[in-house]
Amino acid sequence: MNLEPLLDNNTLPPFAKRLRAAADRIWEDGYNQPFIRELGAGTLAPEQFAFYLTQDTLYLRDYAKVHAIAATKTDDLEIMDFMAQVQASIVHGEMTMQREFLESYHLDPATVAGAKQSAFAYAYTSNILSVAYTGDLVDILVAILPCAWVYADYGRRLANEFADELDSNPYKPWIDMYRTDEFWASGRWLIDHIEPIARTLPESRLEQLETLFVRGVGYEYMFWDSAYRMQMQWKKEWQ
Ligand SMILES: Cc1ncc(C[n+]2csc(CCO)c2C)c(N)n1
Repeated sequence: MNLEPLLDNNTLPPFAKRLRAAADRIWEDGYNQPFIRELGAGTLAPEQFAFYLTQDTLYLRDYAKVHAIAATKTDDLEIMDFMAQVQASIVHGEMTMQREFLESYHLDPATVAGAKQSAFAYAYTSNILSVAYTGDLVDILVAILPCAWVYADYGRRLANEFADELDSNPYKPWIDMYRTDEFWASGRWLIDHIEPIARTLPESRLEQLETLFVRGVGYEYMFWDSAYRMQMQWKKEWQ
């Protein structure tokens, strides 16, 4: 995979800038929400983090499937290679980090794999799977961009903001994983491959893609928000 030099938000290409600007309110609220603040400070309760990780293990399985479907929507070997590599990195990287955390909470992998998805997590993965099955390659690239970009952005910001306390933070492995250049580069790769396609599309399609992106950033927000409240159903009293 050819990874472009890393660029900051000021040097984003035009369509990515538009996407980022459209999601700005949710994006910044997302960074300032209690789950993320307490994760950075190391004060988040283990039960809340375990709830999140259980949901995230299920999420990653669907997320890997979306990449498998994406590979069927192109004849470009570079794109097929990227999709295969992300699948491998999910299974060998992120899921391993999660399993280690879950084992430290004495949760066994089979129980986690058989857990129910929360309403919020299910809505998110249903959306990306339906985009994968019914959309074009560019729809999939935009639908998965919030996952890569939001995590890389928050990971880096948390690592900087809480640098002094990081060594004693029990969630350091999580922050260390998402702060890396590799994660940032995978978001950047998506951005760079969305841009030339976006240039060929009419405004009506760009609006659809913008909606898809903002929706994804909102789902990322609610994934953490619902984990903070350990909420399985849309309304807590329905649990
Ligand atoms: C709900 C949720 N959203 C995003 C990620 C982060 N993530 C998942 S796969 C991947 C690789 C990107 O190509 C990244 C960054 C997560 N773990 N959970």
